[in-house]
Amino acid sequence: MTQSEKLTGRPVISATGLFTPSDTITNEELVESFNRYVERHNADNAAAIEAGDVEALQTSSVEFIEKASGIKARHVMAKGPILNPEIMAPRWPERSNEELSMLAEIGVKAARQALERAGRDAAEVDAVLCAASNMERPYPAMAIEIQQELGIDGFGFDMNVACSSATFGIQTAADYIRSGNARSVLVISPEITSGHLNWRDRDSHFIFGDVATAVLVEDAGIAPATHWDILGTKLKTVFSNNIRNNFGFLNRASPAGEGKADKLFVQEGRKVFKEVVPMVAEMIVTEAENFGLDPQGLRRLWLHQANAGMNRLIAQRVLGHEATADESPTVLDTYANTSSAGSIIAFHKHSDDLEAGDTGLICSFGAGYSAGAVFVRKVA
Ligand SMILES: CC(C)(COP(=O)(O)OP(=O)(O)OC[C@H]1O[C@@H](n2cnc3c(N)ncnc32)[C@H](O)[C@@H]1OP(=O)(O)O)[C@@H](O)C(=O)NCCC(=O)NCCSC(=O)CC(=O)O
Repeated sequence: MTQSEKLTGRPVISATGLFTPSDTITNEELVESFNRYVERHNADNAAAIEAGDVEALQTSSVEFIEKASGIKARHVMAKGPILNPEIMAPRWPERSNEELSMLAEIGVKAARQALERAGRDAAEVDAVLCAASNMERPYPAMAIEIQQELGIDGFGFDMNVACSSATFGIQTAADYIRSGNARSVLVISPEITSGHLNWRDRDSHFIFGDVATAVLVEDAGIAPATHWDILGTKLKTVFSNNIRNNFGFLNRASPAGEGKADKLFVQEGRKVFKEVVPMVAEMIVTEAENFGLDPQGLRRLWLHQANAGMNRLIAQRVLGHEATADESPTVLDTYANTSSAGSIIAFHKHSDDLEAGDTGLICSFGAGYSAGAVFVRKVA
């Protein structure tokens, strides 16, 4: 990959990679643990509840979770402590500075698979973006740690656009290709969402799961024969408090608030549903037309995986009819919401069967609000 005359300035997706933790938690297991916690809490506080000083907690239900979200199970990095009513959070030993961090470790696994599938040597990659919503530490960047582990000579940095981190990362990588600043860029989304999820919150304890994805964005001139042309990308943000996490260094400035529930994920799920569906559907239709594509002609939509009902409505508005599972595949049922990785998992698992010339859309949406659209066409 030394002949610069081969470069075209046209970005493509050469391959993707996926790391899936082996542990899973079914809704049944999750609800059983949650309800044990509720019963204990209510028993321990019976007198205070009776006196009206403490509110009784309500139990969760498998039927509600499945009906409201479409989620049936999730993969996690540490099942035991999450299901232990005394803990209800992930737990693992703190690692020394000489060991690979958790985020880098799973990011590297996904990245190696993408490189292998593209037939690309890591030494030929120019940049690493660690694009994810739940960073393990502020510095040094996980991207640089991943870069070192893979033996990449170039640059790397972390970027966080919540659920839209991966699509914002793809556009950033595509811009490096377009400008000639890089020929091959890894966009890696390690999402250990179990760390920011409040497993004791009935409204959201079922929402998230852990995973890592990688997308190799390259110049068309050096890409493998089978790849995906990036036809166009569009990013959008609109401020909203409806999905929020107040965790940060400045928590130290107001110690009374440290450790409170708002330092984990909180959302107004219904408002998110109502506001994000029209915003995203309109963005997709408008941008498809701007790129000269017929939205109804999109062969497949790889949508952010937060809620099955949201995806049903968005797909219907874009395609003009109720989408089949083939047109808008779901991975939410077994992975739950994996934040920025969701649409990439859907693409990774459900794109090999498409034909040369087929067009599709990778689309994210979530906190910020943020939304990202990546229109692609298969070349084989
Ligand atoms: C969160 C939801 C699944 C909730 O579904 P609903 O809106 O139907 O439910 P609701 O909250 O109004 O509650 C309806 C009724 O169910 C009850 N209820 C709530 N939780 C329950 C539980 N665990 N078990 C049993 N019942 C429950 C409520 O008390 C209420 O009862 P009653 O009716 O008696 O009052 C959904 O709104 C949703 O998924 N919205 C989209 C969320 C989303 O996309 N979020 C983005 C995530 S951020 C993201 O993706 C990552 C990122 O950006 O980083």
